[in-house]
Amino acid sequence: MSDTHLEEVSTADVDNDGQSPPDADQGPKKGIEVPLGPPTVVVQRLSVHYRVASKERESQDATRAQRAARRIGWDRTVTVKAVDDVSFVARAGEAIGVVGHNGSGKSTLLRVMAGLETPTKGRVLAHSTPSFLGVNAALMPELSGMENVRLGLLAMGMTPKEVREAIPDVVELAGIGRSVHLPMKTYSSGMGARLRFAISAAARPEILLIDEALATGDAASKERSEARMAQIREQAGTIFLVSHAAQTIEEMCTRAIWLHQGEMVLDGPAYETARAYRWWAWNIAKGETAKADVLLEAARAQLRATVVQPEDTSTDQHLSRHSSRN
Ligand SMILES: Nc1ncnc2c1ncn2[C@@H]1O[C@H](COP(=O)(O)OP(=O)(O)OP(=O)(O)O)[C@@H](O)[C@H]1O
Repeated sequence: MSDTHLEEVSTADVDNDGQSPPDADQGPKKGIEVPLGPPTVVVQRLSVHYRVASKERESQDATRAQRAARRIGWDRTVTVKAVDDVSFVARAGEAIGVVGHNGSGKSTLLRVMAGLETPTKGRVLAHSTPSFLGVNAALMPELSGMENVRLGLLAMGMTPKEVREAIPDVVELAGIGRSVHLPMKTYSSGMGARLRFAISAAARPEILLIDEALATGDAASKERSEARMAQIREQAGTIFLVSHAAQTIEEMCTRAIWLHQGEMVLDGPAYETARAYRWWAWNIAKGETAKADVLLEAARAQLRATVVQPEDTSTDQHLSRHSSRN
């Protein structure tokens, strides 16, 4: 990315996914800096492609065979490249944000890293099993928040004694007050998300994957979540955080990866990457597609200039194959 672009980015500020106009410049921010430890996750040339039936009408140049197949009821299939040839190395002490427009592959990347999905190509090596906190984490809507906390902690392998000791901390981190005694089905999505984050963070996993849980919440709960994330990183953990809110990534992460239609277009310091993404998203929202294309290409060029292929690192002997397809 050129210097000119960086200057432009630092003077423009947009809310979340580029849906609001830029605010005034708030001056340069530094982002979070931490000493880095050894690799905890290595993602090598990872692709997840889905074959899906499409009801879309054939184009003019559909072959006769395609038209005939359609007449006898066979649907046309298309390939969706949810994640396409993505590689990176994550280290202890990093909090890595994953940004990108709807459908850019963020959740799919996390699901594969969690071992919930098998990649079409490539592999994920991890030092220990990542703990996945998704928006749809299986909590029981009929049970109260507190009952879900107990079940969730037990399900993560804690003993009943550990659960009892952890509960006050989880409840405080969730920051939902007395609502913790109400059924979860009565919670707002933000309350549910914060409870899930609190449960998952209580296990103090070495690798924590968080999907869209922290974008909501008031200033106090955001601060508590940030403090907990810092704690996990200090204990030599690695966090991945998917969020549409680029600002959340800037505030909570050390590094960010920008995915676009399954492709990794930028990987760098959280502040710069999230800013670059926000600037692109703002142009998309304004219909400035030519400008957005230039920004996307600039990001790709910067990635090409800085990328270190995971194959180049000789540091993964201590990692086990977590998810793979060669
Ligand atoms: N099981 C599936 N079968 C077919 N296509 C899928 C499946 N899961 C995801 N996709 C497609 O893969 C692409 C990436 O989806 P994914 O949910 O990873 O994106 P995302 O960046 O997390 O999106 P969002 O920000 O909207 O949550 C999308 O085009 C989506 O439609």
